[in-house]
Amino acid sequence: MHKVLVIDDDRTVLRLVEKALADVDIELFSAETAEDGMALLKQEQPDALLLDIMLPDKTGLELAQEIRAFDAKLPVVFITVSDDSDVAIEAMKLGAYEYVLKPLGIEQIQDLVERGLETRRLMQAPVLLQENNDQSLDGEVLVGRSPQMLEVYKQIGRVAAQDVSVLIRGESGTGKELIARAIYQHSHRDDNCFLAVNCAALTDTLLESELFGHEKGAFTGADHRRIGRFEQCNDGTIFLDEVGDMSPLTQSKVLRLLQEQRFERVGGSDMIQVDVRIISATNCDLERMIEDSEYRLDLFHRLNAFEIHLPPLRDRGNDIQLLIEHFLARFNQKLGKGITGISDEAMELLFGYSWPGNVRELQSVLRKAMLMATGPVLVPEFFPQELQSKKPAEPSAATADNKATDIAGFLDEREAAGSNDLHAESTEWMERYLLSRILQKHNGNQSKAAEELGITRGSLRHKIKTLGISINHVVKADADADESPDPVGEDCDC
Ligand SMILES: Nc1ncnc2c1ncn2[C@@H]1O[C@H](COP(=O)(O)OP(=O)(O)OP(=O)(O)O)[C@@H](O)[C@H]1O
Repeated sequence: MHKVLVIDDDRTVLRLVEKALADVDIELFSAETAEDGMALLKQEQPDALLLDIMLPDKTGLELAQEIRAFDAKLPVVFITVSDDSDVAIEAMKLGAYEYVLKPLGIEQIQDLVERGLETRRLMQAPVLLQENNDQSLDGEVLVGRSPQMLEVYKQIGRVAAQDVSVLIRGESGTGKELIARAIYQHSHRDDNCFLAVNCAALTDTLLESELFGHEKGAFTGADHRRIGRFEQCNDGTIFLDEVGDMSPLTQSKVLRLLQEQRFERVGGSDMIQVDVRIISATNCDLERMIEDSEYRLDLFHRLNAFEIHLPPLRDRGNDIQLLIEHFLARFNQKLGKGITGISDEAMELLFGYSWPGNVRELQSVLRKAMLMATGPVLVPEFFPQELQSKKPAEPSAATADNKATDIAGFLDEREAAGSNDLHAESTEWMERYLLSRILQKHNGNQSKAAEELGITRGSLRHKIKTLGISINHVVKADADADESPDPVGEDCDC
């Protein structure tokens, strides 16, 4: 269970945080003074901290300095009543994760804590390279011992300690984020922060502001100065995921940062000097984008001082067997299941499929099969249509729709299985149904689907990936001649 600590002498803040986190699996601790807070922090070692900037015995900034010496990777959210931008900058330099003004809202607290915990996970959970037979369930294991993956591990070893930019390439779901974290954890910057920014999940203006920060009044809605991730992550490592999805303006700013290690906040004129290592990832054909003048050649060269190519799962030989064993063990533990094996017929299906969505798709298929399973062995009926036909499933609207809309059936099944995560499971189920339906309606056109859903295209792509939605039958509806299925959720416009 995650632990969150609040250090604030304002009891209304504590009550609000208690309310905001009442329904989540988080253990909350609180202190009203810096001294008590520090003692509690050392004792409980929380995963995130909400810290008042004005405490009775010390300022929050002074306390943050002590905390940084104790645990430099703890995401600290500063809470304050004053909109003093100097204090905000100082706080961010001290490694604050966020800086927020009172009064706080419930949703704001939930969002801050959720993001803080995710950042903690990215920095803290070790990524272990599985070069031997270990099936350790601690941390995250990069499973695979195929020659292709051993080559990847060697490359991580070669480049991690060199302070150069690394570009990780590979199809969606091949494990690019895990590789980025492994490089960071083996680098000499591992004592400093690691922040991940998904370039596709934000609009152009928001991405620029997220990376470089902005001055008050820089654009509509910029009502105070904001420190960007590069400034916040000075001396650390930034992971730019989906780096092919940056506007020309952001590309030029990132290029300048890579060349000169300096930049200006949006709407500002002060030059800010930073020392940040960039690890980026993409599944876009950047060479083609360069030819089409959509991507800067000079930026491409700067980003890939060293390039790591992650092979698709279908080219990793027997790794699929290791991954299946790994996910069975993991989900048995997580879902409280007792699956002991997979029937020969089902195994044939898993080995015969081409896994266009790679490890993420395998993980999602196994998880769903385990949720559906009624006995200790996984048999073919628990696996989706795509696997049975080895080709992407044709839209069989009637059966798919019947199954997809049967929320009562799903809930019966989960209740019978003794789920204690019903809210998350059914929300995910509903979101998957909604997105699939709207994408289908628009023949896989993500821009149109995003418009109807009222979310950004980047956010839609992000959800398609995280939910493991297979949209190949939608986007390939008029491309029967193509034998190779599209990766899950990878009809990248770039
Ligand atoms: N070799 C591996 N061993 C164990 N788990 C893996 C491996 N590769 C990927 N995964 C898991 O698969 C999922 C997808 O991995 P990840 O997010 O790193 O992929 P990605 O290539 O960054 O995807 P995208 O391009 O869509 O962002 C994650 O849950 C990750 O933990």
